[in-house]
Amino acid sequence: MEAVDYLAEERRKAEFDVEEMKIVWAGSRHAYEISDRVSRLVASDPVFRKDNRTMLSRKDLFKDTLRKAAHAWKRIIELRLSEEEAKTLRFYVDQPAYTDLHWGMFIPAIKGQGTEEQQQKWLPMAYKMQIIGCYAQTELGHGSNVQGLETTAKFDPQTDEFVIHSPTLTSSKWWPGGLGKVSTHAVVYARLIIDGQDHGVHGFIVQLRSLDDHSPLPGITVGDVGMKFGSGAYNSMDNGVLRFDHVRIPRNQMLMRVSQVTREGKYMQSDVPRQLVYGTMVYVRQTIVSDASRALSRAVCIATRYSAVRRQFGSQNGGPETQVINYKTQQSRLFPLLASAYAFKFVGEWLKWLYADVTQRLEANDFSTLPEAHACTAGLKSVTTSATADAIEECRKLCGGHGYLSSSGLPELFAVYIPACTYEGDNIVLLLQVARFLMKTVSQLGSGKNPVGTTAYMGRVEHLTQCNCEVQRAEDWLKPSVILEAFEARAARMSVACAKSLSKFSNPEEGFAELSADLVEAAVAHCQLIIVSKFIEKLQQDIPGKGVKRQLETLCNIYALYLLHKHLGDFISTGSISPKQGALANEQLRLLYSQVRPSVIALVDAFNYTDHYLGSILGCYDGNVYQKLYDEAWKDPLNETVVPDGYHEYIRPILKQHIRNARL
Ligand SMILES: CC/C=C\C/C=C\C/C=C\C/C=C\C/C=C\C/C=C\CC/C=C/C(=O)SCCNC(=O)CCNC(=O)[C@H](O)C(C)(C)COP(=O)(O)OP(=O)(O)OC[C@H]1O[C@@H](n2cnc3c(N)ncnc32)[C@H](O)[C@@H]1OP(=O)(O)O
Ligand SMILES: Cc1cc2nc3c(=O)[nH]c(=O)nc-3n(C[C@H](O)[C@H](O)[C@H](O)COP(=O)(O)OP(=O)(O)OC[C@H]3O[C@@H](n4cnc5c(N)ncnc54)[C@H](O)[C@@H]3O)c2cc1C
Repeated sequence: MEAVDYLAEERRKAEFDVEEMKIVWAGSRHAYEISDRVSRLVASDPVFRKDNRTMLSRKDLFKDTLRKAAHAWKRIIELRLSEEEAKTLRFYVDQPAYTDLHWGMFIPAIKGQGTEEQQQKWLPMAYKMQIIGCYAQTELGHGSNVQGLETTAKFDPQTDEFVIHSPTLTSSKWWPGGLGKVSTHAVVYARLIIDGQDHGVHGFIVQLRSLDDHSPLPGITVGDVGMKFGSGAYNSMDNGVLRFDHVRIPRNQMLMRVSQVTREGKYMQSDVPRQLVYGTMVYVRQTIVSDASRALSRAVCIATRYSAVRRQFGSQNGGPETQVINYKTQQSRLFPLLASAYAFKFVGEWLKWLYADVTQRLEANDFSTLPEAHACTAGLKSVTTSATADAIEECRKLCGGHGYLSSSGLPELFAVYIPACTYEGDNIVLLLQVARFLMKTVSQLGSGKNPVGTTAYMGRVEHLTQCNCEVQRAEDWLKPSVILEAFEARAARMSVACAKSLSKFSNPEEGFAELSADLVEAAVAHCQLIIVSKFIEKLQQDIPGKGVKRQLETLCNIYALYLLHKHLGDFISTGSISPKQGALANEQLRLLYSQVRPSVIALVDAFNYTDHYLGSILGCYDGNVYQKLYDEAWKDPLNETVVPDGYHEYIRPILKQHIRNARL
């Protein structure tokens, strides 16, 4: 059989309606239609070509990015694309650019932290891209510790201005995307100083470059921070460095929704909580969870299709060898990642809803759900990005040697994705925020304040710390109530154990620091419970299409039991399940792998990714891997000449040295 036929045969085996699954994956029929149309539009446009990206020099890559961003903007206007269509276009263009920060952080920062008046002044210019902005928070010396930022904004009552200044080397802004070469403006985070008094970190709109000739304005030193990990990848972004030398801005350019400075230099705070200064990060963390499902599904699609095409060993009587996807080890590494892609998709959808809900409440001055929104966005951002980064590397290994080729698409996907574990909050720092939230929740149990939302299960802490898992046979692990209780018991017991250990310290902060590794594990358990429970909730909805719900149930069980197997130590040491029940879960997991096996190619087809978007020879739809790999090799610049440059200088003299030696 030709390699090209393997995937067609696989598609015939699917046990569900793949067209209906595409709609579930997209979120709705409307979203599916947009995604399908826009992905084809991008794939057929020569300007969006990206197959040569990893070969470009930094300068050429950056110019290519500018060209793509300008072309994308032109198409958005010409085709009158809606916001949803424009975001979809950005997703399929698949090249990080300054526009991500303009639309994704600069505009949201003004919307979330600016007054009505400030929004009316700045947003129309930003929406038309008459100004281009970035989010300048992090400095050379401080990223995680936002309260440690050193840039100052001193109020000058004589001129009614703020003077923005970088007092030290470590106060240089460092990292902001879009800052290095493009942004004309930035939301700059700086310490507000009035009459010598420090009022902490606030956001200010600062113009950086001339709107006439793009040169930096007086007092501003700005540039790019330099090459980053990998070829292509995030190097399309101009992450920047910025210093201020007493730069003056009008008083009304401080973002004043949370606190205000009057003409007289009086500092005033609204009823709005101070934490809203961090609101843009909450927004972006929420979007990063959905991005995780995209990156993960892309890697999984490549590894799954290739695993069905690739054959090694097991030929009988001259017949074909075994498809590597049929090895149980390959399945136990790959299928949980497929299940995780679906799990992250659904938790991402839920988080979007949660964020919309908290935004609506904030507008009505109801701040009660802000701490939970912060904990959920921080925790889920952390857990999904860490899992996705690991999974992309696992997918590379699942593709054997060919996975290491740039043309597999996996090295660049890994390089572009891994900073997600760091930006928008280092993943460990964010889990510690979740842990603080959990410890607060535990400390309030019994105070009459019932935990709600994602911590509602803590309200049943007495039951959860004593209950015995009811599993007796492997198939008992298929009951959603059993899975849920095991995850709840594990999370509750880990949090309660941390709280008990903390209570032994006379200084709680010292205790928190000492126990931080355990606290991070408790936070992970809580976040995994959220993901599992949102998957189970999704299955309670009406899901049309032959076999679609059944496949999703299988994936949900795989995801939960894979986590249980991976973290067996937690489940057993907390007494949430017994070792025997752990073994039964593993037995059930093996059966689930066999059950999902016939449908896996259709399950990755349901992502509806074009070959252009996948950017991988190993993952191409037709599975014609070998021919394409062979053809691709000859396109490498090294193969432009048969004899390489440098032969005469460096190879020939070595080869000929025996002649010289013989003459000696
Ligand atoms: C039309 C469209 C056209 C085209 C489309 C084109 C483009 C595409 C559009 C969109 C793309 C969308 C999105 C993509 C955008 C960007 C993504 C891509 C790249 C990423 C770029 C990266 C940017 C960055 O990295 S920005 C910098 C991020 N920095 C951090 O995350 C720093 C992390 N540190 C912190 O967050 C904090 O300092 C801290 C760790 C939380 C500690 O803070 P602090 O010391 O002040 O706090 P305490 O621990 O003492 O806590 C005090 C108190 O506050 C609570 N708290 C903390 N944080 C928050 C919060 N965020 N919200 C609410 N509450 C918070 C905390 O719990 C404590 O509460 P209690 O007192 O009650 O305990
Ligand atoms: C590609 C990329 C794009 C970025 N874009 C932007 C941008 O547009 N705008 C912007 O303002 N910033 C941006 N950043 C900066 C980013 O937000 C920070 O790098 C990030 O928040 C991490 O902070 P840090 O670099 O200070 O890490 P550090 O805090 O120095 O982390 C170093 C190590 O210390 C550990 N650590 C730190 N604090 C604690 C603690 N309290 N307890 C335990 N461990 C701890 C961390 O886990 C980590 O292992 C970007 C960064 C990258 C890599």
